[in-house]
Amino acid sequence: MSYALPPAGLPSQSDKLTGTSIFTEAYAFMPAGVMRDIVTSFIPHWQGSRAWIIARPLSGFAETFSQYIMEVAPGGGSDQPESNPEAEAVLFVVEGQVELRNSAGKHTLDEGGYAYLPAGEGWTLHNRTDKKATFHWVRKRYEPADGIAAPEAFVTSDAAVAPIAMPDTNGAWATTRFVEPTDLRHDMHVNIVTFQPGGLIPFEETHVMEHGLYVIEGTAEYLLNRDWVSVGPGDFMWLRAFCPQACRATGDGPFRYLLYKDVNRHAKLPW
Ligand SMILES: NC(=O)N[C@H](N)C(=O)O
Repeated sequence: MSYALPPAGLPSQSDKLTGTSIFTEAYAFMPAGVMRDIVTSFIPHWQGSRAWIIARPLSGFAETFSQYIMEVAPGGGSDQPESNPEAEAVLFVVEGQVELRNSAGKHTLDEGGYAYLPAGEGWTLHNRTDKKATFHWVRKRYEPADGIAAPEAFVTSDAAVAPIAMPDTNGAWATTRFVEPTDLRHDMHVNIVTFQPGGLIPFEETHVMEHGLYVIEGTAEYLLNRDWVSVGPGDFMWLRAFCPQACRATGDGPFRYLLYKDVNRHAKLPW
């Protein structure tokens, strides 16, 4: 499996714009071409590391998650990666190898490696190799549910989990589910969605859940609200609640993306 990366660097002065970004009230589209050195951030208590912050709540508490692409140089990492004890995390490695330590011990995550870290979990992450490592870090303030225990940490990988075909699609559309949909301890899902060539979301999905979609492989036409956008490896889409969405895979190979979704909790009331 292959996983797209930010191009970093800067386009040459003779290049025209490398991709068209879109920002609307319903969604944002950030093509891979805009993920360059000068738009990275440094994060407190991380050494030899930088982040593309590709999603964050914009309007108070109306949105639920943030997402970073973290690049960690050889020898870099953090003994204090998360300062918010209410923040749960999913890590998904797209390049190289990282060493994760948590209450269960030491884990080596290679490309396609996946970790769920519940709120309050102590963890550290380091790149002990001589090549850079890159991973996605999805953060959400965990919302406990009365009488339901908090989830436990786990480590797995893209290759270890079999994708499940969506009903009536002959496998043209499948989801790699890292958490059972009926496991109500979890209030977010970070899954991988795969379309075979020509596969479709054949209706305008419109729902209260938000999304972050990072294209890890392949190409498609993606419907975002009223706009059909051509998407490819390394592109990111941020969808607010109720943003209509559909897609049509356009390439010769699979079209795959990492998908964040908030799930399994009451809709918030203003009182
Ligand atoms: N855009 C998407 O892939 N949406 C998913 N079908 C979902 O909401 O689960």
